Amino acid sequence: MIRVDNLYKKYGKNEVLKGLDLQINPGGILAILGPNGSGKTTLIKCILGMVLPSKGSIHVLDMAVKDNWAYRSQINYLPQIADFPGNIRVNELFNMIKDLRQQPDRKQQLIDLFGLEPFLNKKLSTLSGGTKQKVNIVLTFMFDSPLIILDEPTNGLDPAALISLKELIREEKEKGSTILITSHIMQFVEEIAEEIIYLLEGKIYFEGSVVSLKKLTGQTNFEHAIAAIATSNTDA
Ligand SMILES: Nc1ncnc2c1ncn2[C@@H]1O[C@H](COP(=O)(O)OP(=O)(O)OP(=O)(O)O)[C@@H](O)[C@H]1O
Repeated sequence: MIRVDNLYKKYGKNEVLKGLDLQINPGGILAILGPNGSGKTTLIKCILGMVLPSKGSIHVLDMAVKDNWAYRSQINYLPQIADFPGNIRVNELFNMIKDLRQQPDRKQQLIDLFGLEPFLNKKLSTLSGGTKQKVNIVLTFMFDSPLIILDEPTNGLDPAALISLKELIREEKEKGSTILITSHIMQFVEEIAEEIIYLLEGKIYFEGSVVSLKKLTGQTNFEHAIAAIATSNTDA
């Protein structure tokens, strides 16, 4: 599904990714974890072709990402901060994206799931942070896609919306999609992710299941296991 080879990314003198290799097989839920600033969003944006690598290559769905736009239509992406014009109304935004994609959609089912009906005629600028996030989630899951990338999807969500989001992610997995998630909410990651990768100092420091990470660190609590990786690296 995704192959990343020897990926380097520098912003000026700031070397963020330093020879990262990664192979993601089709189907399943993978969480990309790491401390603030470790390069999770940068990696995602390189995969999406939104950030140009300094070195290395990326293949998505067997297509090289460099100088290629076609593969992007196969990816549903939820950005960490979605920046739509504030004067557009929610329904206008949904319809605009529907018109652009020209594919069967499940807009109404998702509007119902997240209780967005009362907000459809409201301008985006007037919505609360959590409601905006629900709108973005609807846009992300409106169309079927083999690859779904979610950057901090739980941002601002109330417990009911969080449960709905988890349902949606699991449904997509059942359909055979590959789902990549970044999150700092370890309880969410533990519940939803089958595999995790942990980025540290520009490379993948750990790759495996939650259970294997707990074993490796000797911790029974996932949050503590993650914290233990960071500490063991500092001590080294
Ligand atoms: N467009 C940019 N220009 C310059 N530096 C950038 C840019 N985008 C990211 N960076 C820097 O790259 C590093 C990695 O940022 P990135 O957002 O990828 O990290 P992250 O792991 O997603 O962080 P967080 O957990 O805080 O969301 C940071 O030091 C950040 O300041």
